[in-house]
Amino acid sequence: MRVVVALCRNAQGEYLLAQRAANAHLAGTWEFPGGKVEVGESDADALARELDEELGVTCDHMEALLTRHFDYPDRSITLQAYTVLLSPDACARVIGREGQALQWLRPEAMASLATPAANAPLIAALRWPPCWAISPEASAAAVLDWAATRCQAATEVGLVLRLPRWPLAEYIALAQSVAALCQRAGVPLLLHGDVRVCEQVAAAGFHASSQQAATWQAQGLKKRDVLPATYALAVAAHSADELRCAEQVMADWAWLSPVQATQSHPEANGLGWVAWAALVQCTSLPVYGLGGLTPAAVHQARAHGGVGVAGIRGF
Ligand SMILES: Nc1nc2c([nH]c(=O)n2[C@@H]2O[C@H](COP(=O)(O)OP(=O)(O)OP(=O)(O)O)[C@@H](O)[C@H]2O)c(=O)[nH]1
Repeated sequence: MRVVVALCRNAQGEYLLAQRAANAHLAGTWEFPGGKVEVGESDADALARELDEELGVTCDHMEALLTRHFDYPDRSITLQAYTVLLSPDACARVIGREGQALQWLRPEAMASLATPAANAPLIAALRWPPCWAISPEASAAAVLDWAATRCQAATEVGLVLRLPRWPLAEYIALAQSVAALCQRAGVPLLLHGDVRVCEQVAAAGFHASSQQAATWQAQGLKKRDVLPATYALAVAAHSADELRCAEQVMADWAWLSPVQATQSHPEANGLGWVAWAALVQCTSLPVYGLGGLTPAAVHQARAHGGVGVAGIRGF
């Protein structure tokens, strides 16, 4: 079943959510407006029809965001999300024409609502940048320069401070400086390495290795047991088992690699986008592609069920 949904944005950066009817599939959850594409309909026709039926608005401009296949116990859907910018006039005219409750919400506030499981990657794509730049292994001055350059760039990017060979105290000192730069620029920063760094540095989240996640899973630990409450958890995965592990520790998303062979791991063959997309289907988590990619691959990742891409070189 093909389903199109509109991520309707207002001038305040909030998105429109509607509550599903009490007798519907996923009753009571807060969904994006939209519905099934009928036979013979294009996505644009279906979305225009649904927006008119459900909200009483027309949509002038829609942009494909991402496609994700998702298996519910009783049905499989291919969810195609479009971003739709609504004018202040259109926002004022929006009404729940089917009696559904509506609310405008920023993406970061959506975590506290019951939402359809298939929507997690969509919400992640609204909340987090499409590209994550992972730090090169370099001197402190060079890493600071790397961070400052990316904080000044106009592109939407998040930073991952990955310096596996650095002693803890030195990593913390540098991370504090990078976090200050990121905070001023509104750029999210993920820490890496020893999870104790999260107690000392104000960052957006933590990037865990697949081994760290496996250790937590074996100990029955979840994200809430290992990270401060405000931290996001991103877990590296290379297989369906590791994706399951990321889900069990309650990661916010997974990095799935390698999409292509890379300079840093020349021994590992790339999965290629088709095999990568098949693995993405094994999980309900949002997934970023990693390995031999550049920021230009965001569209490919999003066409294959991903949220975006990450990498060292080229980001
Ligand atoms: N509209 C909508 N449907 C979603 C979202 N996320 C999600 O998993 N779905 C699922 O996609 C499927 C199609 O949605 P729908 O029931 O709204 O479609 P529709 O309006 O054409 O249905 P109807 O005419 O049978 O009421 C449902 O199984 C629904 O649970 C979402 O954000 N918005």
